[in-house]
Amino acid sequence: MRKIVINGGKRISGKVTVSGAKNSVVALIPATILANDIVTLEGVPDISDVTSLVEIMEIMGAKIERHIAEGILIIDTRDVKSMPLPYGKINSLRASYYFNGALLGRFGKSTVGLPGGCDLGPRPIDLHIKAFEALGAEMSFLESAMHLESVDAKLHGTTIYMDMVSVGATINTMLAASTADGTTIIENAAREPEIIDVATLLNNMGAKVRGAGTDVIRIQGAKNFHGARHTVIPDRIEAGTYLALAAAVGDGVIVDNVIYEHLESFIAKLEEMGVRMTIREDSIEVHKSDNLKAVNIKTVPYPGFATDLQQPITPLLLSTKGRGWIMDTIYEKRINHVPEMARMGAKISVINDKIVYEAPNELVGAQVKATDLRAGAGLVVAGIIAQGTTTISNIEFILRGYDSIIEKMTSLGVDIKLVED
Ligand SMILES: CC(=O)N[C@H]1[C@@H](OP(=O)(O)OP(=O)(O)OC[C@H]2O[C@@H](n3ccc(=O)[nH]c3=O)[C@H](O)[C@@H]2O)O[C@H](CO)[C@@H](O)[C@@H]1O
Ligand SMILES: C=C(OP(=O)(O)O)C(=O)O
Repeated sequence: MRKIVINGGKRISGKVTVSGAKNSVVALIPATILANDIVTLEGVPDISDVTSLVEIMEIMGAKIERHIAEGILIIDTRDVKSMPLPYGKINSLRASYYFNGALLGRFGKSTVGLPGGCDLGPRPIDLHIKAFEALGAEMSFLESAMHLESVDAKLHGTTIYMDMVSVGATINTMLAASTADGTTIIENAAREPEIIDVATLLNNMGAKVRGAGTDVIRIQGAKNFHGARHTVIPDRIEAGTYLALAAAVGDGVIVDNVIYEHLESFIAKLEEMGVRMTIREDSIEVHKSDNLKAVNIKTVPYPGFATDLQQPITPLLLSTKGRGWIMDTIYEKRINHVPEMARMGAKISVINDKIVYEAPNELVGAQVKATDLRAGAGLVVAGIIAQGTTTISNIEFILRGYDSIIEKMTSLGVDIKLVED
């Protein structure tokens, strides 16, 4: 079993470059199925979710060239078949649900096992199914996998109101509706930057998606799909993780390849705490920041504070002064980092699904467990702040979403290594 070992308590400085966004690329890869041609993706992060999706795509017949160091994926989907994908890697990540939308869009049918992903409490996919059904697909179960098939060989455009703002259901509906007869209107759509990124690729492949990034998306069904070249947007969650770390223990850190507008609510919180930053066109420099004050955080859909950043920012909150709380309104059970950070000496607890903390804290190294991806990232940040040695187990979660985390942290001066146990 692999572990991450950190000798913490040291200041850091330097420059770190953010990779392509996990939550974009995991949708862009399945989206290439619609091209029925060759699609080149650039800025692809070296994360295990990408490896899993590449494996699944190859099982389906895609021919893929992966140039890891260059961040390039060349995907030829001409020989892809809609075959049953009940088990295996499908259950190792959340984004496998995008195969439903992409296969339905190209072949009118899909058989895909239930998605995995981080355990953040219940993560139903009822909105995805409702949208596929509204477009004219029927759902049944085949070998414990979800089978979807369009009733009359074609999906039909319609108006779909999303009961909740859902990233996955919005993108999945875009994928399936791209080839439907007529126009589909998604109301109460999610507005995350990753949705715009997927719409951009779809349009470059021949789709007609308008309004992505607003809460009403119109998709006019199209027929002539083709290859394209696309660069993945920078990962705003990875960027936020390094910004939080830099604010806690940085003596001047530049976080490069950042789209500031994607991080506005996060930056606003850092400013409220008193973090000193210089914002440039593509980068944010975090200056040495002292006497930070405790703040409260409520996670909400984009453009509000991202749920995926509440765990990575927690160690920074613990380094401030005062009392505060975190309320995650997207996943109220996204609290598994709390007992682990408490083991490192943090004054933090959960009261009625609200995380409450008191600061400052003198964190001390401990043996802790990454219970999920962002909890793991939070523990890496906590381990760097803490005095002494922190050993993190279950690091497979972290490697799902953080490209070259050991190398990037080392370049900032962190004493960190990955060890085989
Ligand atoms: C691969 C990917 O992009 N993952 C992201 C995506 O997950 P994911 O797409 O799974 O998250 P959603 O935006 O769909 O979930 C938002 C909320 O809606 C609920 N819901 C969702 C779908 C559904 O059919 N029924 C339902 O009730 C969820 O339980 C959750 O409370 O957005 C989340 C919210 O920003 C992020 O934390 C994840 O990192
Ligand atoms: C929860 C996350 O990922 P997933 O939806 O892929 O489990 C995340 O990226 O923080």
